[in-house]
Amino acid sequence: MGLFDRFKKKNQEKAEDLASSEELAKAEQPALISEAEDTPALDAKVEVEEAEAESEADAALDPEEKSEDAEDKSSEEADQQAVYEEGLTQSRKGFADRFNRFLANFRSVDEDFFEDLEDTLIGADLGFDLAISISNQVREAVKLENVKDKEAIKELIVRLMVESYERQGENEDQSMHFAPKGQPTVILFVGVNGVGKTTTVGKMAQRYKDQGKKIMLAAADTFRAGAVKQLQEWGDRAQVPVVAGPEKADPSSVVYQAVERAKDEQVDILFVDTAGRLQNNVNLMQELAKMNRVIQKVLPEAPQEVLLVLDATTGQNALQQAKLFKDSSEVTGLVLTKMDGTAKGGIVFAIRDQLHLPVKWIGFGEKASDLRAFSAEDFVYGLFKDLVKN
Ligand SMILES: Nc1nc2c(ncn2[C@@H]2O[C@H](COP(=O)(O)OP(=O)(O)OP(=O)(O)O)[C@@H](O)[C@H]2O)c(=O)[nH]1
Repeated sequence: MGLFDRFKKKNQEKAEDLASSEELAKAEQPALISEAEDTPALDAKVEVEEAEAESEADAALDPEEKSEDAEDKSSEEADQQAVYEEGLTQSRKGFADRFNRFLANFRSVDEDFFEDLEDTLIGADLGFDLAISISNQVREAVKLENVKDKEAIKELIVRLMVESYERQGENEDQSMHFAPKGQPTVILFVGVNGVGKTTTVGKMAQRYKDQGKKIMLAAADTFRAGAVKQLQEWGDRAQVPVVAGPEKADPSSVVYQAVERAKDEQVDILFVDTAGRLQNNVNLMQELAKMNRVIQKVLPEAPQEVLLVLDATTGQNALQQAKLFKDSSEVTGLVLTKMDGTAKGGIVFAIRDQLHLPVKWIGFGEKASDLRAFSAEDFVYGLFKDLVKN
């Protein structure tokens, strides 16, 4: 089943769950009011209670079906979905407002319609190329499928966006890569200043520490005075060591020390926070290349990941930064931060369309638990759940 069909199915299931819990609440309410009398409403409540008791008894009789593992997994999934839904609130509203405004003017599918559609998609941060491509596909589909009413048009546009996302990432590897057991994995974080590198290093350190890994951090952002201190605070919080040099030290020398130490102390993962001056700064790219050489002197197979951190609130500008970094360093994946602070979730589609790099992580806030592995399903659901009717 494709991503869009899975989204539709989930949307439908959620709507049914909501309807049945509303029905249950309705059945309970009149019963409470007329508790003293032996009314049909009370009977309804008793029936519901009996049904609940029965299903509880069933569950107790069938322990295999309700194993603890399955419960843990489903509560983890529910938690993850809730974080996505909450973190995408602004983007979801932004998309819905934009689409509703666009469709409010809808009379017929004519040239004005396509112009408005393109503006709407560009406004949602899908980027020019993808907006035109979706608009052309809508043109074809409208002809072929004879789509006329507003709801069907809305659904068609969402379907085309989701399908284009899926198509672009056919061979994409979203998983994290690690060194063979017994050797440290090195993960380098790159990106311009202020995008959230240090914060992401801190969050990820906490996450892998909680999974029982031995973690070390390297403060190679020696450019900004506060960056080392900020990383040390995350290190203290997660109780993991931070390797730092003196102020304005050569970042590569800090990295060298850290890699040697990580190897000696049999660390599982070394996270390296780097400085992010302007993207057109040739020195920055040279510095990243130097760091790579220094790491490979000690660990020839490292770094296993070079994660480019992008700030979702900067929209198309993030895309331009990503192109520059991609051209001059071996980026293996993206971290999209501050997704909670944008009303234009379309940047994820633009990145997929233009870069062919996997988004591996997504940040929904400043707390350690706000960083999540990227899930296309949870993302699509969080973004479009209110837009497509069942
Ligand atoms: N709302 C929100 N804020 C975030 C997120 N990630 C990071 N931030 C905030 O963004 C600001 C910049 O984050 P940093 O981690 O310092 O950015 P940096 O890339 O290391 O910056 P430099 O050290 O200057 O290169 C901080 O105030 C963070 O708390 C996120 O997912 N959501």
